[in-house]
Amino acid sequence: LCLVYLYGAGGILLVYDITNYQSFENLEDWYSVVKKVSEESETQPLVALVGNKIDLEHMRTVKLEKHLRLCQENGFSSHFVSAKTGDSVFLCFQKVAAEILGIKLNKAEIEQSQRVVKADIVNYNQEPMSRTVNPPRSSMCAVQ
Ligand SMILES: Nc1nc2c(ncn2[C@@H]2O[C@H](COP(=O)(O)OP(=O)(O)OP(=O)(O)O)[C@@H](O)[C@H]2O)c(=O)[nH]1
Repeated sequence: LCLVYLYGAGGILLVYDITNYQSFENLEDWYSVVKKVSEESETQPLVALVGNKIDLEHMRTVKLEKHLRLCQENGFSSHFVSAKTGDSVFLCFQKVAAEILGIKLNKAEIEQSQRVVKADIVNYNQEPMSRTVNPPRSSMCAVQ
């Protein structure tokens, strides 16, 4: 069934889990299937390497260098996403589509595709005053 999707595809995403080294190693098999199908096709697909689960960066087992080397050796475009939080997912598809079409995305387009990361609101006023010499002026924090 997978061959049906691969044949004639303009772009192929090789997705692995950055916290699971085996999923990265498995890409070799997946890519050999891609190459086999591409041999029979007139047009060559754009291949993108996508590291998923960047929300679990602290549990990363696939080093960034490994990812980048694979991209360099095979001419893949490089992406990191989190399917869980949605981080960079749209951006990844937008970049791949732009690459296929030969369009260069401008800064505004790239920024628009990036989600605003909001930090939790902490109410410091509930903390005992004696603990802080200078109580914080603001109880809100948002990273944009
Ligand atoms: N933290 C985190 N968990 C994720 C992310 N993407 C997927 N998961 C979790 O990883 C597990 C596997 O996700 P699936 O969507 O089943 O992935 P799959 O590759 O289809 O896995 P199989 O069905 O086993 O082939 C689930 O528990 C998801 O919730 C992510 O970006 N971050």
